Amino acid sequence: MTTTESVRKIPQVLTVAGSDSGAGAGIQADLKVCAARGVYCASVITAVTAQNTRGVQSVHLLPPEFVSEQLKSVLSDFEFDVVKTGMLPSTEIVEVLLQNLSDFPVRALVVDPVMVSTSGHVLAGSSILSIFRERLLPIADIITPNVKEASALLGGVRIETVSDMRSAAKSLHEMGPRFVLVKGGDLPDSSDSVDVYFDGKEFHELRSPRVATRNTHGTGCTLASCIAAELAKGSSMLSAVKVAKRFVDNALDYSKDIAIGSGMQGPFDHFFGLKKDPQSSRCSIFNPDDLFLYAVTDSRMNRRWNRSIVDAVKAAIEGGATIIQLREKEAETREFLEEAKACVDICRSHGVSLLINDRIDIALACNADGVHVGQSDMPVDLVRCLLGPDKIIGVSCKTPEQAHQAWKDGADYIGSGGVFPTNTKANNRTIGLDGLKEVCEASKLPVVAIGGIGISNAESVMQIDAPNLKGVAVVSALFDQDCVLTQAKKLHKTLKESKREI
Ligand SMILES: Nc1ncnc2c1ncn2[C@@H]1O[C@H](COP(=O)(O)OP(=O)(O)O)[C@@H](O)[C@H]1O
Ligand SMILES: Cc1ncc(COP(=O)(O)O)c(N)n1
Ligand SMILES: [Mg+2]
Repeated sequence: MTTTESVRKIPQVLTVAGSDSGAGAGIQADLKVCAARGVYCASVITAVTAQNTRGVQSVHLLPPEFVSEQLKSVLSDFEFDVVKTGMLPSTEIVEVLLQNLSDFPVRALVVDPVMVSTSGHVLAGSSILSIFRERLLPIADIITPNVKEASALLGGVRIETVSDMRSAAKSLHEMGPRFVLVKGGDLPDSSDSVDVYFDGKEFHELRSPRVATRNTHGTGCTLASCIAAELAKGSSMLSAVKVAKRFVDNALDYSKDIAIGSGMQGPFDHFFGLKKDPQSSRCSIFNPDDLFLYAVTDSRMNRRWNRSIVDAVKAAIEGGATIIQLREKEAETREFLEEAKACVDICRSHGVSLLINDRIDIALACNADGVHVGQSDMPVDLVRCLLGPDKIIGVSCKTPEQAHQAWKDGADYIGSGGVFPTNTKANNRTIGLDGLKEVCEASKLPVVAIGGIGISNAESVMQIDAPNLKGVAVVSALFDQDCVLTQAKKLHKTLKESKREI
């Protein structure tokens, strides 16, 4: 990293927990939750479980010395905002955790006192109760026991109602944690899933209708990690807990009908992505060679030649267009969306990417492959945030400075021009072949040339001798023509020949 680049502090959580081979709970859930909530998460493993959707078959504890090695390694290096604990299966492991936390103090500690899995398997026996009560709970910012764990920590009191949960939260608060959340996911006979939050003065009941599903494995780990993630981002405790409860609830609801594993405790989907049609998402990353013959639509031209945008796109692809951009400056949103959806289907069936000019909302709504934006449209770093890492982003650039910025902001390619004068775009400064060459030389991204390019001059563009110039983008050369298919074929042939000559 150069000294002139500014650095960004990323919120960071450390989870100290057990591995779940089925990946629904434990360390694996913690990593997924933090990633889903935009927080970096490191992991110290205390135990490895052989576990699936039927239950826990076996548990292997790591030697306390080795848990300590892991803790030292990451605590001495990272600057964690929050440490979250899950399965701490022996007194010795709790000892080494306490020692390391005193050597490397952290801002906040979230303790999920995991003892029994949802399937009823003991993950930490009663031997850990006294060290939990006497030394871990007093330094915790929040503890998140379920009803069974709250009962065990309180010496076996019965917790069967929300009122019992309130009394338990109060008694647990007296053991020293700043906040207590008694979780009611396993409370028998309740149509709502109620958690009781106590801050030492006031109670809050967090309620949500119980989601009818078998996929509840890992709800406890997810809730605690999400609290940790929100705290790391700077939330207050109550707001972190409310966000976490809503996250669990939404994830359970989204995943209620997914089938993973054959047992009674299925995992759920922290990324809200598993149910998406696998065919509808792009499986390969952007290929710069797709810029070779880049067709940009224009509705006025289609109207003039009396054809639909869908027919125009189809003909362009059949003639050899390697990527399509829908550029609609006048269309109503609803109409544009319908056209875009139809074009997505055609492009996908031909394996050609479809980009939308300027309209991020339309690109998201029709699940296009990406967008192309100009210098006065939405800033590219924001577009990347909105579209995520998989979508293609192109940016129009006239200068080396703009090309550098596009690369820094996370674009995939730049479009540079107008190379020649054009009537398609009003008030567009022409940069000429020299300007294009200058931008290509400065650009770390692949470039497609645009502006006034057609069969007669495409060759001169491709011969400017810039390895990152991957192709030409055309509007009227394809669409302001009697036959789009014929023109596309001719242009494709010209480009191929000029490429061979270089
Ligand atoms: N079926 C469900 N519907 C909605 N929320 C649930 C359901 N089961 C658990 N929860 C919520 O998930 C979180 C974890 O609770 P719980 O299952 O009691 O903890 P644990 O997984 O540690 O046993 C709580 O916020 C609880 O209210
Ligand atoms: C390694 C490990 N840690 C924690 C849990 C608790 O799971 P749940 O959140 O479903 O109670 C688990 N089943 N396995
Ligand atoms: Mg549970």
